[in-house]
Amino acid sequence: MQNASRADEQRRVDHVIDRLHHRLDVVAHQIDTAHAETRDVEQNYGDNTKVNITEVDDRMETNAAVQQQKQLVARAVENEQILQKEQTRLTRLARSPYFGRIYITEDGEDDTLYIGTGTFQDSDNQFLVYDWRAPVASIYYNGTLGPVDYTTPVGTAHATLNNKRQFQIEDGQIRNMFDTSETVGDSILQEVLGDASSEYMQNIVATIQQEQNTIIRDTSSDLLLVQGAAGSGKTSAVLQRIAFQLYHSRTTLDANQMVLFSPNKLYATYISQVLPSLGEKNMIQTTLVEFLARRLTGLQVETLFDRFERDEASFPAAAKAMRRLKESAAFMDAATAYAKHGAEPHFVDVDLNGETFFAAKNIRKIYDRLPRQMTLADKFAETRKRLMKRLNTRIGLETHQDWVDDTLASLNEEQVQHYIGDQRFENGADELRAVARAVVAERFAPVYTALYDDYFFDPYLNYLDFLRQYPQTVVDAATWTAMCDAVGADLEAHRLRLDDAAPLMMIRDVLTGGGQNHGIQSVFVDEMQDYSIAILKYLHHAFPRAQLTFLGDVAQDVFTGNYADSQSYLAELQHDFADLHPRLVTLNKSYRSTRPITDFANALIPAGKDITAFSRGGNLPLVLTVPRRTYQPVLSTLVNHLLQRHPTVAILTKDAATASKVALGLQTDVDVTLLSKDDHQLSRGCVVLPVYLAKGLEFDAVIGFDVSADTYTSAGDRDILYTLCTRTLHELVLVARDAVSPLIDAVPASLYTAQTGEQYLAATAPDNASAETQP
Ligand SMILES: Nc1ncnc2c1ncn2[C@@H]1O[C@H](COP(=O)(O)OP(=O)(O)OP(=O)(O)O)[C@@H](O)[C@H]1O
Repeated sequence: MQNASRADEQRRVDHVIDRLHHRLDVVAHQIDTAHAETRDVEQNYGDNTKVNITEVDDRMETNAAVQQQKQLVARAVENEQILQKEQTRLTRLARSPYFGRIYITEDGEDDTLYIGTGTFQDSDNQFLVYDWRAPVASIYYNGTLGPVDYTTPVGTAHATLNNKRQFQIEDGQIRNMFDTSETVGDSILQEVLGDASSEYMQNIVATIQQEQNTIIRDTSSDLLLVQGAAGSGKTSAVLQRIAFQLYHSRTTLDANQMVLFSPNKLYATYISQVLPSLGEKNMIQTTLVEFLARRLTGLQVETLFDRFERDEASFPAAAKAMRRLKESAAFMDAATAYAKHGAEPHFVDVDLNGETFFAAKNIRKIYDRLPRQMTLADKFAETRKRLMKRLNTRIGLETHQDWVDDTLASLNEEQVQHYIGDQRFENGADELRAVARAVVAERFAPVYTALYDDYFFDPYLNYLDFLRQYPQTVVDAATWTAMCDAVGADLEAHRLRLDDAAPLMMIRDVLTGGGQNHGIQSVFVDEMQDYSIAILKYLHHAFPRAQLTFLGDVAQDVFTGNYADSQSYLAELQHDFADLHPRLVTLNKSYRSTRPITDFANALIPAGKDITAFSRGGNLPLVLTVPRRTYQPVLSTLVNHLLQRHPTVAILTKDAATASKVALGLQTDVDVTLLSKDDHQLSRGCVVLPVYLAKGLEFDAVIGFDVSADTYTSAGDRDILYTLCTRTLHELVLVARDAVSPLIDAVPASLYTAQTGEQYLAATAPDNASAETQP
């Protein structure tokens, strides 16, 4: 089979598809049967819940029956869901059963293996397709022809790779096939990368590159750091890494034990189809804003976006110095040490209906009387336990009050059922007592919640104590005190600056022994450069058992370039997480944009000389200079022209205010969509958004507006501009008003075409033939 012709290969494809359809028929039948069963059980469940519930004995029987029926329904539904999942998987394979083939010799025997997005075995257990994550499949991604090793659960295996073949199979037909000695040949990659963008990211399993494969198949690192140039496939590799982990730890790991931190909601939707396209459930996705909002309920925590816009307006040197300090590992360590060794928790009154239920001074007495040798967390937990006990006693006493008798007398059967739930009782008196307790407990529920959620303690006051006593040397004492006062005032108004979040949560967690989730097995942080070391340290504390994968690009530090040194970020990260022995993988080949665009973008940043472009041709970027006030006709013409060639054109601005101004003024043939931080979904056509919301995303064509001398001025702006230029697949146009940014002036003129707006309009006028060659 190693020299099989295209016709032979097509025959094999047909055979595999035939077998897949056969299996699909069987599964369809099983689904029908399972569905009928589910309906029966549900029908039965419905009948059972209608049983008379007025007598206590009947009610007990009903409860037991309902529980049993509920379990039966759950089992039937689960069974049906498993079958439906298999049906989806087989249907996917039937369209394109595989993309690769390796012909190997192992232990003296020749074998030809086909590799696809999922395993498929014939009825006699012969593997017709191997899953791309199977140990032997790594040969396809890693090996050049000749001797190869691959890792199996029982050690390293050795084989000889004699031949490697790639396929593009669409709707059961081989469109393209060729042999390659490279890791994964360029021709198919060329074709895949030349396609138009989509609202959803695609999986890359057919064309994973060797260095990406390292990231995907790394299972041993406690902390994997991926530094990759824009468009180098970091996000892609990490999503396939998640699929890989799920496949290899099927019995011990579930997708809901994995968390991915995404830069924004648009991105979360954009990547949402990758894992389902590989037959896997999506992991939990969150953003930093959502994570902080859940952990700091009642506080409005500043977002990176808001902070960026505020910094753009004013960001004095002292504020920069204090932010750098608060975001450092040293500050987090100091916060931890303060909570562990010096702090006394600030207790506060617990109120019920405007009256004090537990007074702060009494809570403190309980706490202070506990043995000194107890840990802080244990003391806190014991205090809560004792308060809970007192609450229970108070509930018991309260049941004898008249208002409770009155309430009981007014309850109907349904309400009684609501209070007792699934409980069973020996006699009516017991049941009455239980209902009375439940009625009082409901009235006292706010106290229970306050104890449960630690609201008898005010971590903000502890944080302010910590801030005020911190022996800082970065600003003068008056400035530091003013900052502390401002933090206090903000907390009073239920607001918190982003750089205060991590140390505050750390102090709270250490004092209360809470905040840790031991169930999460893997945490992935995309766009790591947007996260301070302090926040990353906090994530490690919050998910203590999780394997960590941080990925990003220090050259795209849109949010931090104006106060922190991105060049030292990686070294600091490695130093501050040294106990996890981080493994750093660097990706320097960029796949997203055409070569001329990648070359232009690389010339903007110092590290650009190390980045290579995947060789895909295209137009040079166009830099247009237009008059300050009359830019709109040029911008509208540009959009219309680009849309004739591409499904999606994005106008990327530096801030949100410019984005909305531009969107309002555009005269285009299609609808223009202005995207903001609360949007979830990308749309086709023309979209306008600030560049910081475009992180991780890509578009067919990008217009950067406006890249003027007074907008992109400082060295910190360089990384924003780099991020902007690298969001496009096929075409890039930068529009400057009056004068071009010095950052672009510094790029060799041979790397772009420069025109004035007038020249552009003249060249693209309908009667001008040169319009064909311009965007
Ligand atoms: N091996 C590959 N095969 C096919 N396409 C690839 C491959 N690697 C990357 N790509 C494509 O390159 C583009 C960029 O990939 P991805 O978004 O994963 O990169 P990134 O490093 O996360 O980018 P950025 O940091 O700029 O957001 C995507 O369109 C992706 O599909």
